Amino acid sequence: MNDKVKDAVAAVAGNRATVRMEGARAGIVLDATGLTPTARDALEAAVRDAAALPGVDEVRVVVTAERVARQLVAVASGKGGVGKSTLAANLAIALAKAGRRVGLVDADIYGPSQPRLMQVEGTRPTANDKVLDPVPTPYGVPLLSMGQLVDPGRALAWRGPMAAGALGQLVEADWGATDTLVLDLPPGTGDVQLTMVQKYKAAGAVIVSTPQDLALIDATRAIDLFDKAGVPIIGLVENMAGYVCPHCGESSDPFGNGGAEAAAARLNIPFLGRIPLTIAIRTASDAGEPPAAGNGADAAAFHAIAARVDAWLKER
Ligand SMILES: Nc1ncnc2c1ncn2[C@@H]1O[C@H](COP(=O)(O)OP(=O)(O)OP(=O)(O)O)[C@@H](O)[C@H]1O
Repeated sequence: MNDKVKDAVAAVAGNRATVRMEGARAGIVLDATGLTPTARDALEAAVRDAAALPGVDEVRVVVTAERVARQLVAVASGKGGVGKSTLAANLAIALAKAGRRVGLVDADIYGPSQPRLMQVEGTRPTANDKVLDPVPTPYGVPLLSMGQLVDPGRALAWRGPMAAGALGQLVEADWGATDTLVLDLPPGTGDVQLTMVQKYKAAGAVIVSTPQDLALIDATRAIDLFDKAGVPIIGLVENMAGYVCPHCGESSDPFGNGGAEAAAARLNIPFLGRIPLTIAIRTASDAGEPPAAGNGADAAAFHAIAARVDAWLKER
């Protein structure tokens, strides 16, 4: 009897279940770590059914779950248009390829672009007891975006507490087994960013900047914001660094060269790497095919940055 019940339960729950028989009573401990509430309920029901073999009078199931230790990585920039969302999407995908269970939160209330970047434009998340279910994407990184909650153009009108409340729903959604949450913050260093950073205690922040001086001054302000909130800076990424000609492959530096790396050294923060300015990155992004998901020439730059972020997170 003992073995029959064990086999039947193992057939539906694998090594998540431990069975103990006491006479005709089956006591089952079920490890639901990382499952969504729906999956957990379904598994519990399946285990009950499986154990209820002839000769078993009673089935008791105790469901346990370890808390998933989740690290939140904020991606920020001092001003808009520097490629923060592009970096966040590709970083999330590259971290997932490196073996992490990654989710992506698009908190950019001014221009939520992740649904397009991650090829899930027009999707809406479902909710369970008011807790949102992240939307799967073709890249193995589930997503929740402000753009999925409000109509295009409306997001801009959200300010202060209203935005903070809505953003909270995204971070506190049912992220299940996700161990790494990449947070694409709104550009700049205003109230909304400060609230997010303080409330959700990111493990660290990645700052994105272009090589221009002005962008770097803005980036310095973003670094200050995290410093004041006690969030460590993982490092600085230089985006649009050098233009790579699609015809001859030659690289030129319309905005100068090495500015971000020098600034990182001056500010005493790690330099995580540079992403070139290429037409391929823009067209792939617009088409919802982030370069990091493929093996093209630009993928390597994103993977190198992700490897540094991954190493930094592991050391914490
Ligand atoms: N390295 C790059 N090479 C070419 N185009 C890029 C690169 N990085 C970003 N872009 C393009 O620049 C534009 C702005 O990028 P993105 O939306 O990622 O910036 P952002 O900083 O998130 O802007 P926002 O302030 O709107 O949130 C997009 O069209 C994107 O495809």
